[in-house]
Amino acid sequence: MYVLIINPVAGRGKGIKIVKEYLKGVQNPQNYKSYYTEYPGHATKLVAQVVSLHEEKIEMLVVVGGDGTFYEVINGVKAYGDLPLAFVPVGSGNDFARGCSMPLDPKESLRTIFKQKRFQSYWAGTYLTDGRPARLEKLFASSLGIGFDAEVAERTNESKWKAWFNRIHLSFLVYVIGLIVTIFKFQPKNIHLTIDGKERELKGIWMLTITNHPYFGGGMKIAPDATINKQTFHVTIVHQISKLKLLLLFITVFFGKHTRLKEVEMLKGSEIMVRSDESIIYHADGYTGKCYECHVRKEQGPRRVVRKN
Ligand SMILES: Nc1ncnc2c1ncn2[C@@H]1O[C@H](COP(=O)(O)OP(=O)(O)OP(=O)(O)O)[C@@H](O)[C@H]1O
Repeated sequence: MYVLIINPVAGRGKGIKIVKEYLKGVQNPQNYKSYYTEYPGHATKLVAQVVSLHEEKIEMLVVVGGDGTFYEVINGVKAYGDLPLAFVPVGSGNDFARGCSMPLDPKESLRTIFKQKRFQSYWAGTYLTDGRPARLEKLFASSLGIGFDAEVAERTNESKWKAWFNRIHLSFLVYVIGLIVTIFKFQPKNIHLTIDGKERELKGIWMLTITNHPYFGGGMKIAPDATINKQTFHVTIVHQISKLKLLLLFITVFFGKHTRLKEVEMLKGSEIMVRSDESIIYHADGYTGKCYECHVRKEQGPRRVVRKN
């Protein structure tokens, strides 16, 4: 049985239409079960319920949504190790699909998923904040960041204008406004960073982003050399940068050329601890929170994720 978890609001609802159309043409429609998320955060609970009911019958779990929906789903199936996953990108960012070299066109993606059924190993990231017990560990599929990008994400998520801009199909403007406001308000952070046992004090940090693959923020190539692998994260640090140059960075990052700027440092590592004396905003695949300390590692075992060919 194929289980589809569909976010009906991602990509202004185009997922439902495309999936329904696709399912009209399949040979055994009874093998496909669709479930719809009903509110933010629902996918995590929904998927845990569906999987605990039907685990042994599920051949593949297909997520139809954006990066946010995929984040919720992997956190719902955390305990169910080897369940094959697929992602149909109908969101606004879709970095996970880019990172896995999957088609960005949802129709082509559905064909690839169900016709080829080829899988690759994927190691998600795990994170624990403020010394919480290990059972509260969460996963991220694409990236975890602290600093400027996290504050933009928080401002965008909490904007009272968000629903209104969504209604008039201009949701990207909420992000642009969030970005501009954050440029003026952001206070660079001082951070204690430990990567694989090596400690550093970093001052004037604008961004520190830990990634599983090159993409972030809807197609920005933040870690151009990153590859999907078992143990190494790529870490991008932006520090001591002027506001004007930060804007330049946000242009060059789409081509992966920001790494030439002297304010950008690229590191690699498998066990990362970020600590600060002040409460800092972080985001995991766009979901924001606050912490003083964040411990990041790769998930132990690989997950099977559909690949292109
Ligand atoms: N029925 C629903 N009503 C309102 N919000 C929902 C519903 N189902 C899911 N959501 C929320 O919709 C939000 C957006 O989903 P998602 O991130 O997948 O799409 P996106 O924002 O369009 O894409 P991306 O994250 O790739 O930019 C998520 O926070 C999710 O929790």
